[in-house]
Amino acid sequence: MNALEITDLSKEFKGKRNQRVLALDRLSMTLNRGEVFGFLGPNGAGKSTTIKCLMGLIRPTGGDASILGSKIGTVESRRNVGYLPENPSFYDYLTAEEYLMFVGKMFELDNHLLLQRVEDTLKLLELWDARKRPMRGYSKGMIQRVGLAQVMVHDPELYILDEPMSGLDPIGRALVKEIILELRGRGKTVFFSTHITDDVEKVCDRVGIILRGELKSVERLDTILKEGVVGYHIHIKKGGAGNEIMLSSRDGLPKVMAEVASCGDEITLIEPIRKNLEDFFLDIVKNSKPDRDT
Ligand SMILES: Nc1ncnc2c1ncn2[C@@H]1O[C@H](COP(=O)(O)OP(=O)(O)OP(=O)(O)O)[C@@H](O)[C@H]1O
Repeated sequence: MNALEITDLSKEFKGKRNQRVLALDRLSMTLNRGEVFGFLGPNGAGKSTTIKCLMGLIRPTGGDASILGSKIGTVESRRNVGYLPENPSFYDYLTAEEYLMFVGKMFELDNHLLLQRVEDTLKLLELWDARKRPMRGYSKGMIQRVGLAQVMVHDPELYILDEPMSGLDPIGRALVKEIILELRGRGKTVFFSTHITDDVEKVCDRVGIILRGELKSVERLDTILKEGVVGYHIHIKKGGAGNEIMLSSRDGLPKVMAEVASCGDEITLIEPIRKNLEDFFLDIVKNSKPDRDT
């Protein structure tokens, strides 16, 4: 059973003056269990709309999807999912500890297990010292970490995170990436949206690129990076001196190596020159003509 199965999912909104906005256009994809999937797209691309449809917060106008085998919109489909909304807001008169207890009870955790999970989660998210303070006094970064804590407290199989790194400082971002990797290490599945390529490059197995409601590409990250090799820097020892040549294509390497060898010189290092995920993403954006405002 896949973690997610999405088939032709579409969502049309009625915008200003009854203008129709096709926020999602027949999106289809599957998410394997145990993988970390980065859902990458610029502002207004349709990431939150997709996630809200999956979580049953809005109804798709076309297509369908299932989560861990259960149809979206059902209680069953949400039971084993941790969901972080894009801009989480909480009952701010509660403390983080009280709030996590409340969430755990909603997921019907037994009391003993719940107390342990709340403690572990607060410590993991570095909220332990603040656990008795009402959340209204928390910083933005702390609120975002409470958001992640409430996602994790019932230890679900699947994590659906809408921009989990947004609003965090570099330390907070590093912590979230560490947590995502730790979840993957425990065989969990993570689907998270972002518009920052670097976030994806650090933690994802696969990346999907969404643009103006259309899924433009789904690819393994290692394939993108491997196929992104556009040339090489070749370091050569010539007599006593060092020399460097740049080869700006992937193809000519054997020929250059043979030529260097025939001159009796020695290759000391070959460094691939590669496009990174950001270049790949920008190429897709450039090659896709805008057909409507977002
Ligand atoms: N309730 C709504 N009514 C009308 N249009 C909407 C509504 N919600 C979203 N849209 C439109 O749908 C499109 C996709 O929006 P969505 O919020 O899914 O994008 P996003 O990729 O999550 O962007 P961001 O990174 O800015 O959050 C945008 O054009 C947006 O203006």
